[in-house]
Amino acid sequence: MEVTARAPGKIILAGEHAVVHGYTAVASSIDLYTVVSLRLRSEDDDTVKLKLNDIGLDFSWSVRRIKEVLSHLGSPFSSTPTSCSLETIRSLATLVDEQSFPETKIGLASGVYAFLWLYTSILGFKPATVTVSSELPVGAGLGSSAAYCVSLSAALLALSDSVKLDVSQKGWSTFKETEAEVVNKWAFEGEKIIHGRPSGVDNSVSTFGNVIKFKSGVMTRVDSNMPLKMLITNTKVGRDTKALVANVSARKSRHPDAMCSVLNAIEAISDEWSTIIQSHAVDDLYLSANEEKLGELMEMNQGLLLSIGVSHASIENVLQTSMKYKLASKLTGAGGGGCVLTLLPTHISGEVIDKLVEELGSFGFQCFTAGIGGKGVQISFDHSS
Ligand SMILES: Nc1ncnc2c1ncn2[C@@H]1O[C@H](COP(=O)(O)OP(=O)(O)O)[C@@H](O)[C@H]1O
Ligand SMILES: C[C@@](O)(CCOP(=O)(O)O)CC(=O)O
Ligand SMILES: [Mg+2]
Repeated sequence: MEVTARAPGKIILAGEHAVVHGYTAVASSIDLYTVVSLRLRSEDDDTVKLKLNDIGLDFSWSVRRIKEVLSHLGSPFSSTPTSCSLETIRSLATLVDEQSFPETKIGLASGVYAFLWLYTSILGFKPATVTVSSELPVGAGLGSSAAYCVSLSAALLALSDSVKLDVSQKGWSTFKETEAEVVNKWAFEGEKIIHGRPSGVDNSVSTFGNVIKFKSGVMTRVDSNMPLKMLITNTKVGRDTKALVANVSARKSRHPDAMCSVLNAIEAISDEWSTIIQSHAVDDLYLSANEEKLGELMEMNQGLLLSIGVSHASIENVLQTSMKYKLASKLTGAGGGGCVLTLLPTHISGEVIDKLVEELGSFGFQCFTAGIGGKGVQISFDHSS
């Protein structure tokens, strides 16, 4: 039997980085997905194959070798969500090194460690083929790491003994709340391997979908009543969430009081965001007043992100360009490059958007829009294979 899981990426509307330190963020799922298909192989086959289509890497391990490398660590590991120890990561790195991981792609290795940890913990040592492909740019602030961990966890759990699902269902189906919570917890463990110190906002919004508020590990659903449209500009400047999060923490230890004030200000912005999008627009005037407020909040949030050291010349370029069209923007995700959001108010003309997209494109940036606030992780069973 084959199972396919798909998990959405996200945009952080307000509060990235602050959320790592226990302050509120507001995030929404977007309709771009990472898709994982998992097929169990026959027991006498003895191989685990991982195909990472987006980064062009394929791996193949014998189950015997995986057992050999991990057995001294007490594997099979606990099938309830557990953190991967540093010692285990070192052993997983041995398994990855044996596959001659290309030096130029070494930054992507932690994603393979996360796969091995989730696979060996959730599925034990069953031979399998796992294929990953994504509509999300990898490492650009749209939560590809979380969508990867959520879709992997969902597919693995769907074929494990720890979650009981109705496999007769046709088409995409969602998990029950308690099952989704298990998926989310495992995905968080995977995110820890990739990010170092994730807040949990990305895996939560990818698991549960829609718009959420997140603070100190606690998620609250936000009932958004505003039609939100964002232009997403990928600067294509590569960056690494783990390094940016670590830099912010270092700045916080150097300037605790100043950073605390900045992070508090970001939290106030997140709180205002969630109040505004929950309010019902009584007429067009009210809606445009709210859109103006959101634009101002984005400008303030961006200024504060600059002050904590996570902006970048490419991001500033997008801000200045959109400002020429009187449109507000902010980076989304970890910053340092990656993607920028520009709020597109409901009254804006298609011509203005086209001009902006053309100008941004002339710098080599890539612009697109995505549906905001759709469903979280889903699975689908294929009985023919
Ligand atoms: N489709 C994918 N295939 C392989 N690895 C992936 C994929 N998506 C995410 N990853 C892993 O996630 C990492 C990127 O995560 P991160 O730096 O947090 O950026 P973001 O989550 O904003 O895209 C990659 O280095 C890789 O390890
Ligand atoms: C910077 C941060 O707030 C968001 C990171 O998102 P992304 O990996 O850049 O998509 C980190 C986190 O919340 O774990
Ligand atoms: Mg990430």
